[in-house]
Amino acid sequence: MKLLLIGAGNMGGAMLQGLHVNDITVVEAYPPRVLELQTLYPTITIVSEIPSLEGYLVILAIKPQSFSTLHTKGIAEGVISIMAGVSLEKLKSGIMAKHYIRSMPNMAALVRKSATSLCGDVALKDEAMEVLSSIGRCFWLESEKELDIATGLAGSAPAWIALVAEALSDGAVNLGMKREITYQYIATLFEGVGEVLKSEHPALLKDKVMSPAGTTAAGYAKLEEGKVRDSFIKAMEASYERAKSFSK
Ligand SMILES: NC(=O)C1=CN([C@@H]2O[C@H](COP(=O)(O)OP(=O)(O)OC[C@H]3O[C@@H](n4cnc5c(N)ncnc54)[C@H](O)[C@@H]3O)[C@@H](O)[C@H]2O)C=CC1
Ligand SMILES: O=C(O)[C@@H]1CCC=N1
Repeated sequence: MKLLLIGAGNMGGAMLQGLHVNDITVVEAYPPRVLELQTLYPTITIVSEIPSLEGYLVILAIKPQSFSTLHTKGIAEGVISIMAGVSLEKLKSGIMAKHYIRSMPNMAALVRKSATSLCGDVALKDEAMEVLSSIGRCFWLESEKELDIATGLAGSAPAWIALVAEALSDGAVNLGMKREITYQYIATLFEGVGEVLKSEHPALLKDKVMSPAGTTAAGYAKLEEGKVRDSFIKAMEASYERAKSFSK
């Protein structure tokens, strides 16, 4: 099916890394961004006005706050919205389509390794999963509540993990290591630990690393003192509440 990507900013643009192999038209309203996209993807049709939606599978990648001002014509074959928190009910009141899906990709789409959540009309499930598999791994969820939770877990978490990466670097730099080499370590570290976590339970990995009266235990105690686990639980709650507020 023909794809129509509406909004190719940070996330829509990242998704294009995988989506560009499809028959895809991009609608982008911000002229400087159009120029960037034309350089990156010279063969893709990029327009500034939204065409009739007839015959398209639309991927809606504008900000939730812009949704109320969106004007479209025609009935799309399907809509996949990646807008955080915008419910299926709200989506149906703002854009016409035969079927609707909510999705939550993440910035790892830049390297086609997004952990992408989907929920909505089962009639569109297979096609949506196939399209979004081009940007990484897809997870079908049974409810919008889970999608709103996954918004923190996968959509926002790249920023939180980037904070952890930067904080680890700051700690090493504080002790005298050169900044640049710390980021190379951290990228290798995250890649390696991510690979291990595919088959190892996080708690068991932690136990294997932490020696009695060792260096890891000394650092772990400080992380507990700083309420790192509690902070992540609260971050997830705040993200979930913010997502829900976008449909009020
Ligand atoms: N940034 C991220 O990591 C993630 C973002 N999302 C969701 O993706 C959506 C987009 O977020 P970002 O890409 O970060 O925002 P952004 O502001 O970078 O991109 C939005 C783009 O849409 C364009 N746009 C706005 N109205 C338009 C219209 N009527 N027609 C055509 N283009 C239009 C803007 O010019 C802009 O380039 C949001 O709803 C967000 O919740 C979801 C997962 C992760
Ligand atoms: O911060 C946001 O609202 C978007 C949704 C998930 C990641 N970025």
